[in-house]
Amino acid sequence: MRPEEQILPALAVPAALQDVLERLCRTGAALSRLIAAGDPARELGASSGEENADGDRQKLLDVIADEAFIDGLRGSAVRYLASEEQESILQMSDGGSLALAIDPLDGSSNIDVNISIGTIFSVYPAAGSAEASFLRPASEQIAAGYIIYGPQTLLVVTHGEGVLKFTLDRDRGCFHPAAAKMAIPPRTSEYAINASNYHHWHAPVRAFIDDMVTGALSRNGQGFNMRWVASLVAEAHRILTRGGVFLYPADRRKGYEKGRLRFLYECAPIAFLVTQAGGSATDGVDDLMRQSAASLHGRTPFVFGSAEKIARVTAYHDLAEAGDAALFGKRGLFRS
Ligand SMILES: O=P(O)(O)OC[C@H]1O[C@](O)(COP(=O)(O)O)[C@@H](O)[C@@H]1O
Ligand SMILES: [Mg+2]
Ligand SMILES: [Mg+2]
Repeated sequence: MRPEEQILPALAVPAALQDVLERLCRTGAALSRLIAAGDPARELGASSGEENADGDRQKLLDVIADEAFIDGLRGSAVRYLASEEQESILQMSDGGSLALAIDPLDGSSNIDVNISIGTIFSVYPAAGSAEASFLRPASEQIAAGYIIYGPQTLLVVTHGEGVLKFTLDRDRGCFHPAAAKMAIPPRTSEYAINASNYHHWHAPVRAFIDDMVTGALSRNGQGFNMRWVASLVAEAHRILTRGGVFLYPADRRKGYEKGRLRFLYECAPIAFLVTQAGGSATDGVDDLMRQSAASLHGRTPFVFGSAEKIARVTAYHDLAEAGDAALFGKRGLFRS
């Protein structure tokens, strides 16, 4: 990048936050180059030989991305940094005004197969202590977004005034804004869930998906289409672009009592983006934006997307709570 060129246009945010977003973009642009070119000396998708705090086996690129974002944020307004790849919160400075949570590399099972992966981030004002800065309602985020490394590298970000999209120009090394803000179409004919877990799901999720598969929830009898990339950023980007519903529910597997996705650096930022784009995000029942992470790496069931379908999912859960599970047999119960 030429030195006079700004990597990201100025947003209507305080200077400290603008600087943090620019630093994320610089690191993201460098990672984009590395991902596109590969590294002849090492397989980026190979195991690093280590596990992270949540017990996931780390890939080399998980570690590279984590170190790159931490380095890139040194000397910024970030006081506390919480990363998927770090066991505890890092204190980056004594006086910074911001707390940043990050999934440095999301979708790491897709690295070696050349499918879209990303970085997810969430920003809060720093609070009195490291923990208090993060274990608080998702509605207190002041910015959130992701960088997706796909055929294009994009930044999708919100600071509470809609969802902005920027495309990385790899030649010039800067992000160009899209003309329009992103808005989720209210109705959808696509859903995303890892259906291989069907036999582990609880009754409301099974009933909802059964009704999607059979077409019982469709208006015109044409049914629905299914997508599962196994990369939360890629699913979120598709849904922000053309609508849909995403579910990673709790299930009966040991360790999946609250699903798979982590509240702080996966669900809260995606929920902020989705609600800013006119969609909804819940844990299956309650608004996710009103909830708080229970712990640094705590998980939550996660359902998000087009508002109409999210309301349907909630209705199936409400029915189960009311003890009316037998009604699940009635196809199209919630068809509008
Ligand atoms: O392999 P599963 O169970 O379908 O899980 C896929 C989910 O796991 C994740 O890859 C978790 O993210 P990480 O790669 O950051 O651990 C999500 O992006 C994705 O939605
Ligand atoms: Mg992730
Ligand atoms: Mg990750």
